[in-house]
Amino acid sequence: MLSRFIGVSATIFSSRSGSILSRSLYKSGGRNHTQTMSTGKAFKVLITHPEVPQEGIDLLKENCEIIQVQSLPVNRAELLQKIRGVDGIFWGGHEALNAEALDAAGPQLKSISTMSAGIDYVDVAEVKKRKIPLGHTPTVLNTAVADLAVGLLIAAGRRFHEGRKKIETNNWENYHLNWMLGQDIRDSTVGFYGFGGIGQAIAKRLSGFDIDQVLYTTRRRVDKEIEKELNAKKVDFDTLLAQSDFVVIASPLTAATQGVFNATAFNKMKETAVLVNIGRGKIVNQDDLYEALKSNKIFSAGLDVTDPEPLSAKDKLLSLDNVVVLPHIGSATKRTRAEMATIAAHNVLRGLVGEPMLSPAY
Ligand SMILES: O=C(O)[C@H](O)CO
Repeated sequence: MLSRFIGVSATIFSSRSGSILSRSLYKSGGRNHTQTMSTGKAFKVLITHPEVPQEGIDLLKENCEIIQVQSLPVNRAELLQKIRGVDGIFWGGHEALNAEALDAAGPQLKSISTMSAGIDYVDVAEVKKRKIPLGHTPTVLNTAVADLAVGLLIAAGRRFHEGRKKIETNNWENYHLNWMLGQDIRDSTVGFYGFGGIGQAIAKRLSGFDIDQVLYTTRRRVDKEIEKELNAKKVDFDTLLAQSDFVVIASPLTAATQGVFNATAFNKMKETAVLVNIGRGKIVNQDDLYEALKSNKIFSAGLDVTDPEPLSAKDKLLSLDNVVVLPHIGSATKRTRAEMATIAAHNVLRGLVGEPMLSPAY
């Protein structure tokens, strides 16, 4: 995917980010700006996290003076102190990006990018109000998150967590013929709540598992070509719940999606259904999910996201056999994180010179 981005932008970036700045400044400002750029330090950019992949930092460093938050976990006071007077922000973590931070930065702020697809921790209205371009990094993480989603779907459907516990507690009872039976993926209906790039990447992977059909619930219908390729059909939410053997939440968290998976929804699902959530924890009412799993209203769940995060080690969800929980690691591969950092850095650089971002968030 990154190569696609870079491919698209190659004519603008050539091989190094510097060219976009120089060229844009030629366009917008003439000789003086170009000379400023030749110093390579025309802009001051804050990186809000000490562990941003070097690929992103190197791109920014070519043209900008870099200030970086050093504390870990990120200390808000340090962030708010370092943010003062910067031209651009590479928002590396998931701390609240809100009016407080924007006010602390000041009116010269020209460009922000997160290093995430989801931007539920950003007060987008506040950013928009100040007319600051905001970028994020969808797409490059689609494959990593999709791989993990397939893993969760199999792990939850085939009872990996429970199986491990059986071994640990000396309860290996395979003398029973019907011991630890799980759900088949073959010939199943997989329903997607949210069917953007990540959902489609999951469906594409699952087509290799001989599934019967894909259903999806979204506001807008996806391309007919994509529907055809993935054997996918748009349905309403109730149909999705009633007919799916696997329900995959692959939607962003918004006011409209918050808490949608509640007791009412679980009551409409098959008792054999497996729920997978790689979107955001708050899309699910977690107390209701706990009850649904405990009373076997649904078969199992595989979750990469929870509410809250981090999930307490004492959370009642963890007492259940039929849930596989991961600590939000969907995009956590070295390559994906490096690509996210690269896209975010390009977003910031483009915003600084008034060019359209590679992946604008609004
Ligand atoms: O939104 C994202 O980028 C992923 O969930 C990882 O944070």
